[in-house]
Amino acid sequence: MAFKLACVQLAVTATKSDNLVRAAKLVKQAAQQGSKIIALPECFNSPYGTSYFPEYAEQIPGTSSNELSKMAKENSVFLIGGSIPEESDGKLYNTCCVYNPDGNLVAKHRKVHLFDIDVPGKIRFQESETLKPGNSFTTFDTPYCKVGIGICYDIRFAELAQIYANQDCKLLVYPGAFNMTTGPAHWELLTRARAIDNQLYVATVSPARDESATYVAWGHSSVVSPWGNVVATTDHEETILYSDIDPSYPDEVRSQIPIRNQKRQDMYEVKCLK
Ligand SMILES: O=C(O)CCC(=O)C(=O)O
Repeated sequence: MAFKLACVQLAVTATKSDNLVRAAKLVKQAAQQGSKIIALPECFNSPYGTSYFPEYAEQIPGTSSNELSKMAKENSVFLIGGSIPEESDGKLYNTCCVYNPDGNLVAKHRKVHLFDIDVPGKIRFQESETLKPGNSFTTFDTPYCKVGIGICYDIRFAELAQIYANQDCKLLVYPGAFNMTTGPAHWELLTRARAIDNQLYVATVSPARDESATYVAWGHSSVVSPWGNVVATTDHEETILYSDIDPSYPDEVRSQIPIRNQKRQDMYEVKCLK
């Protein structure tokens, strides 16, 4: 069954309550346009940065996750709640909560691959200064198709997407906040690469760009088809990106170019160890 996906490229500020109000407003707008699955960006309730995580972190359930549950229920949609800094047992995680149209939590993804990079003269970021990684893969079922979740840096790890494809996901959603160095270089390429590798839809959902923030997001939320075409994209302002998703299209592409059957499983395999 085809459905409309909405990626909300939210303008995230330092005021958590404003972020929650704006998110609720845009989720409602997306639902009124007929969207059935709506996704928010990484760190939608907090500025992105290791110094902010301890200050903005919440338990789940907590204020922000309760708001997400309410947004899903009030609008009767699946809501992929971007991510929030989560506090649990004294540790912090970068966590995506997914709610069904009844407002129930159906998936929780803690970012598996932490964003620790050092590109001299450009960007050094060490998420592991304050966060711990999650240790599980995350998918959820909808009446439309199964969906796999990764957060930002997770998109660089091809095996994660392959595992989701093997688990029969037809759509992968990555809330993410690339930056002004890696964004122009890699964001679209990675999105298209994961889509072509696995012959499924891939959506990325960024915050809008705030030039005054300590971490300036690239924006450019996008949806790529199983053929590798960018079927929806945008620049860096706050907006809602809509895309019609046909869950039968991945199988069409897979029958045309049957790499999944042609894989030399006798020589190698990708498997979950946990
Ligand atoms: O992989 C990148 O270049 C950016 C990743 C990132 O910003 C993140 O994981 O939050």
